[in-house]
Amino acid sequence: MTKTIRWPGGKPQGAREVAMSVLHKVDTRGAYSGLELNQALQAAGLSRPDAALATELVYGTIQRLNTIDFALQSRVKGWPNKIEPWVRALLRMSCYQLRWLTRVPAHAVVDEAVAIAKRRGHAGIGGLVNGVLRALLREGFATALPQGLSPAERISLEHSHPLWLVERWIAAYGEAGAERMCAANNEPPHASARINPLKTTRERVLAEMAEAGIEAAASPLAPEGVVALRPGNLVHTEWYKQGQFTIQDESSMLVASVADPRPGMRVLDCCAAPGGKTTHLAEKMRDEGKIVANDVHPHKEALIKQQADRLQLTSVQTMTADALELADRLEPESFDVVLLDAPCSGLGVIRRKPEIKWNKTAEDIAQLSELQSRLLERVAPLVKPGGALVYSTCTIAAEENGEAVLAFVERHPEFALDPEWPAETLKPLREAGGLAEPFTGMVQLLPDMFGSDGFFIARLRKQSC
Ligand SMILES: C[S@@+](CC[C@H](N)C(=O)[O-])C[C@H]1O[C@@H](n2cnc3c(N)ncnc32)[C@H](O)[C@@H]1O
Repeated sequence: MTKTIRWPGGKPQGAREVAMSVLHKVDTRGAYSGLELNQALQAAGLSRPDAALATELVYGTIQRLNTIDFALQSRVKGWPNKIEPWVRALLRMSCYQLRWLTRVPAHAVVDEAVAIAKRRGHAGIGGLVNGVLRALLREGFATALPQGLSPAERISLEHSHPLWLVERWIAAYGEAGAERMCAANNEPPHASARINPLKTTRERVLAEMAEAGIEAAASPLAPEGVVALRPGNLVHTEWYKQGQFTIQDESSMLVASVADPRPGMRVLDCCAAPGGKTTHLAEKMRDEGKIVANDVHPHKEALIKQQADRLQLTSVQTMTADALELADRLEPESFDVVLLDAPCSGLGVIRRKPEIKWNKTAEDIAQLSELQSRLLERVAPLVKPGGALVYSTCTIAAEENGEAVLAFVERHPEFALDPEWPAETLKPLREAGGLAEPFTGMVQLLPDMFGSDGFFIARLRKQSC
């Protein structure tokens, strides 16, 4: 077969072709599934159920890639590299449906895949697709795993995660812990929203959601959090448009609570876009005081402004700079709270962005850890004596989290880990056994603990003069 990364002509038609075109781009161009999917859905104008199907096909196929490829490699000669990428996408997506999307009858999956193969390619490709999928149906998808696998190899194949990552997590959390994390990463993420206490209350929104037929409950983890079941896209609701809530994962909601800013304070958010934590900090400060919200990318400044405007917050002042240079642009020791929500490997958000597990490498972790240490080093002088430095990431790699923070404290005796977190933040973590005791001032949330993203938060206090 020729090696082309060309999408085989014409606008994708229907949910399956749309999903396939997105998988094709993620596979051949390293595109982000979420961005590509949004664009493709907008261009295709699918009905709501079809858009939901396309979404499930994209995320599910990327999530289960290892397991799917394992089933295909013994049935397709030259799998995966000698197969044209669009055919690869079609076969993988069809396998996902046969094995995990059992509400669609198997014959319909095969017929549709063959029709797409003929329409986009030719009868020969249709024959290949038909033969492979029918063999899978006949012989059963779940080919027995080979004998003699190590625990990491078994988990890697069963829960579809790269071997290096499973090995890492086994070393850190044991075999059972690593397996729980990998299984949790294949679950759909919670739909959660953070109530804006300047405009409404959690009780009121929950009551209004119940009236609107949306099943929702208070987050057990975050005091302002609401978790909804199949709510559709919350961004299109009046609650969102009127600034009554912000879409945010429950774990991220903890950061502003841990930072615990007070009205009138000066706060710096070093890596702020798109503004989820900035706006939470402002809400906590009753929009009194000043929050400098910085990001390195000029185009992202508008995203922070949009969020602040939607929530009608006036205490947020945006700027664009490399956080490594903020100390040259801002007055030393001038902020009561500095938040460094650092760029990271994102291993805690695999449920939302499944391609992360296939794209990230151990080298990325090493490089990011080095950047994070430099960022900590450079923003720390901006903290007032007696002020707080909060460091957070949405990842699970110790080098980017606890190790980076402990090394920083070692180099900077003027900073100490601060375990004095607000009680409402600590209580649910403690009750769920999510805290290492005695609590030192940093927490690593894992994706299997609360169904939230995997997340790390540390709070440091700078000595008073
Ligand atoms: C984890 S995201 C921040 C999420 C944000 N705090 C929120 O809650 O919405 C990390 C951000 O850091 C920004 N970033 C990356 N490198 C940076 C740097 N050197 N200086 C400032 N911002 C940076 C990225 O553009 C990205 O928006």
